[in-house]
Amino acid sequence: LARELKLEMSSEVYDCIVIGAGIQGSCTAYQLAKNKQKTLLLEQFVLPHSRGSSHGQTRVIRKTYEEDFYVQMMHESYELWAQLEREAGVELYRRTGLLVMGPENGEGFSRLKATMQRHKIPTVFLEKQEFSQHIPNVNLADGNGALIDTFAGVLYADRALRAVQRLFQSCGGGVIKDGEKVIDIRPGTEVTVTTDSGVYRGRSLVITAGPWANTLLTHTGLQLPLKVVKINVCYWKEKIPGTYSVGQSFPCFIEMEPIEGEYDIYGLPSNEYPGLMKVCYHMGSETEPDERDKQTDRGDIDILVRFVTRCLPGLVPVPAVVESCMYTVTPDHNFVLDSHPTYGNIIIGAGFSGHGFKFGPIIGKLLSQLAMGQVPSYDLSPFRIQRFQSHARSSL
Ligand SMILES: Cc1cc2nc3c(=O)[nH]c(=O)nc-3n(C[C@H](O)[C@H](O)[C@H](O)COP(=O)(O)OP(=O)(O)OC[C@H]3O[C@@H](n4cnc5c(N)ncnc54)[C@H](O)[C@@H]3O)c2cc1C
Ligand SMILES: O=C(O)[C@@H]1CCCCN1
Repeated sequence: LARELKLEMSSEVYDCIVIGAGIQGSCTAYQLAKNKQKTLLLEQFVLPHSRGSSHGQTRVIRKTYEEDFYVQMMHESYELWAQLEREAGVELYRRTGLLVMGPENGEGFSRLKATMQRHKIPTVFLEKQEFSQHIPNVNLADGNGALIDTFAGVLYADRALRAVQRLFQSCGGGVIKDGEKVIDIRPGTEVTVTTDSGVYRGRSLVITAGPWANTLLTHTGLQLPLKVVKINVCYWKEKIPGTYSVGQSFPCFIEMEPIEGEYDIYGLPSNEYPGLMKVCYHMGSETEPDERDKQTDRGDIDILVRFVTRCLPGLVPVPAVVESCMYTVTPDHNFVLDSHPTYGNIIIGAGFSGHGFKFGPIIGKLLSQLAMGQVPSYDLSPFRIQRFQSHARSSL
């Protein structure tokens, strides 16, 4: 009886319910509340938590993308991050620059260079002979070229997430309920969302559930071709503390792989843990989000040990600290930002494929526009569900 009473339906109808208080759901909820939408943000875990994709202290922010649409979105995203810094009164971005190393004549590296030039993004192209003068303590592999995106840097991720959630709650109409797992969704002109302790109704629903996207989408008869992988977040000890630190103006870096020009290995200057530099492999092994640590594959760490030994001689080539995070990856590594194919008032933000944090504020704006029935301010065709066609299964 107690349970039935607790699960009694709240009489309130929200303009929008957002499921998942990672960076994407939190930014979306904030945008909605700013637009005077009565908004409920539901999160399964007690906040803050480290079980999804948005925890940890740092993320890379950059415009260094091959695709024009990402570069265009990043122009505005930088502005929106700066606006958030002003609104929250905290520093969220630190400029460090981003060093990209990749096969000099490879297609990926050439396309990247061309995009940077086309968009007039402040970039320094480093010749092999001058490399070590600018970037000491890094060995550039034979055949690799190097460039620096000078406005790239670090976002303080945990701090950003807290700031956005606080701003959301300080808007009239912004409510967070954490420690409430959504267990059912009933589509309709008013969507009914049941958690393990309540029932809520919203005129629209945004699903930003990170690695759990498909679990929730089951209730709506849709499955997306998403792969959840566990990333071993490795920190490496500096032989001489400070060698690769933000204080010494050491940049973030990305090393592109020789064959396809995909991003392969990346690093951030030592900062959050003094004396330790974060260097990770941009791939991992598949995992169940609720059983993340059952995945114990460390093949990525072997690759990193070889890389650190070869390229970063100032680091001890054994990870000192290993943390965990998950990517939710689409087949083309582009995001999903779209309405549900059957229910127009259910909006999906998913598949951020290990590079979505920096877009948080702009994704929040786009998903809120979709939820309010407005025309989104960017062409969302690269992000449509329809592109999967043969993959996306409708079980309706
Ligand atoms: C190691 C690592 C490094 C990265 N580096 C970068 C980088 O340098 N730059 C960059 O831009 N991006 C980076 N990313 C990617 C970026 O962090 C993610 O794209 C982003 O955090 C995804 O956010 P999200 O809100 O979609 O997911 P999440 O943060 O996972 O949020 C989803 C939330 O939904 C909740 N939820 C799920 N199911 C339910 C339910 N049934 N009921 C209630 N709540 C539910 C979850 O608990 C979770 O809190 C990195 C990611 C990782 C893992
Ligand atoms: O989004 C980013 O900028 C980083 C780059 C390398 C891979 C992980 N994500």
